[in-house]
Amino acid sequence: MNIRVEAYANIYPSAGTRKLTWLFDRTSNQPIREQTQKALSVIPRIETTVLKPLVRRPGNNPRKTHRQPVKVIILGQPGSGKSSVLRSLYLDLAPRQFESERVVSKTAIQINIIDSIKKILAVLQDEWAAHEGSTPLTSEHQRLAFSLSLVLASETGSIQTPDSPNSGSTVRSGKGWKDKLMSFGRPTMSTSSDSEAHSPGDSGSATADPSRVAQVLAACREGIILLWEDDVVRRVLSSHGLNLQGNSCRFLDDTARIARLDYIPSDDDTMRARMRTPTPGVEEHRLVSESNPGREFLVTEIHTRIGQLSYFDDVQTIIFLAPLIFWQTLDEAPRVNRIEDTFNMWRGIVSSPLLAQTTLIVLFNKKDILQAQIAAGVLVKKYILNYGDRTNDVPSFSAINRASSTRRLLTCCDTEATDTKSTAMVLGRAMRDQIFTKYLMIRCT
Ligand SMILES: Nc1nc2c(ncn2[C@@H]2O[C@H](COP(=O)(O)OP(=O)(O)OP(=O)(O)O)[C@@H](O)[C@H]2O)c(=O)[nH]1
Ligand SMILES: [Mg+2]
Repeated sequence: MNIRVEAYANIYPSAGTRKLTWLFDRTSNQPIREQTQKALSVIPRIETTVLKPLVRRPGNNPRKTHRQPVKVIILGQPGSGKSSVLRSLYLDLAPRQFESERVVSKTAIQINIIDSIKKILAVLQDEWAAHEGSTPLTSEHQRLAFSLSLVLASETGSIQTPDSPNSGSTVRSGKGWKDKLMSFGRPTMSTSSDSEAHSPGDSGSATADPSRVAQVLAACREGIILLWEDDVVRRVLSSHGLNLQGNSCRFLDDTARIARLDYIPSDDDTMRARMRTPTPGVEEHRLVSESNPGREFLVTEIHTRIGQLSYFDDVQTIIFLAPLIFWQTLDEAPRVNRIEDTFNMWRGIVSSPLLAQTTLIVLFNKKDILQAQIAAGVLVKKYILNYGDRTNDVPSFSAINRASSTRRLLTCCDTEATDTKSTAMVLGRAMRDQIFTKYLMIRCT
């Protein structure tokens, strides 16, 4: 059976964007000579910037290059749909991997909350030890912290409990229950918190007893919520430099939902449990294609604006999210229209020498919301001054966006990222095409 590959490329001089088609033999992965001859004949005329990145080192074995993970970055302003797109990629490329990890991630996520609360209890213990008498923490906090630590630590089965605060004594400073507490749940699976970089499924790390973890967490549920939502506690944690927004605390906000015996991780939970990078603002996911085993994608969702990052080394594909919500401004800059902000980001990408040779997939996302707004009579020209007298409909608006594309190997699609199935199809096709295009070009150079 053959594989048909279609790609768009800018052909010079002046031929504009052309669709190229190749056929590959599925078994050997080799292009079929006669059918591809015509397409190959135009390759030398493709813009050299397209060809350049594909020639990594002269004499490199193209097959070897082909088998390296494809490095993909998902970029877009906050709320543009990056995570939704990532979910679609999982569904398209590795649905079984994702489902099996949903089960495993349950314990990893619950342990993440236990780890977080242990860190918090340890900080509170330090606060009491260092500032006894002057700390803003009350005896109520002390009782709560103590009862939580007791439930967690007693699960080790070997704890020497300190005096109960109910009997009038205070929680002791020093190691004592703190050490016992820290040992609970070890060795564990991990959600790759700050210092770790492996997935929940990594061999050798998944030794915690899932039902015991779930029971302990359920028993601590109310106490954890009380402690975590307490303003005084938060101030104390901040004053001790504990990063409450960091990876290590990222599931605490969802304790009410997660600390239950019947908890099933959502798609979002499963993805967050799998992220691998300690870099703030960056989430890295390794997806192994199930239809083409051996093909790996290293997909990174970046929450920071372009220009602040040196994360683009060696990236092959950027999926850029351009949400079509022309009537909204940015939360962080209420005078800046979202479309304008998106175009500024876009300009940053296409003018960056670092990304000059990266292939680009632009997703004009939230098309369902755009359609609803236009159907409700919202006028584009009221928000986008240079819209002029164009017709106030979806095709005209989309045409403007597409016209802004540059002379680059570029795929543009309108998407509704929350419709994971259709986005998965669009993206899967675009990414597969780009891999084969890349492979073919390497062979031609
Ligand atoms: N109706 C609609 N909602 C969408 C679409 N794409 C994303 N959303 C919603 O928009 C919100 C933000 O989507 P995310 O995928 O979390 O966006 P993000 O870019 O990852 O956001 P940050 O990680 O916070 O920067 C979520 O509530 C999504 O359900 C879309 O095409 N249509
Ligand atoms: Mg996100």
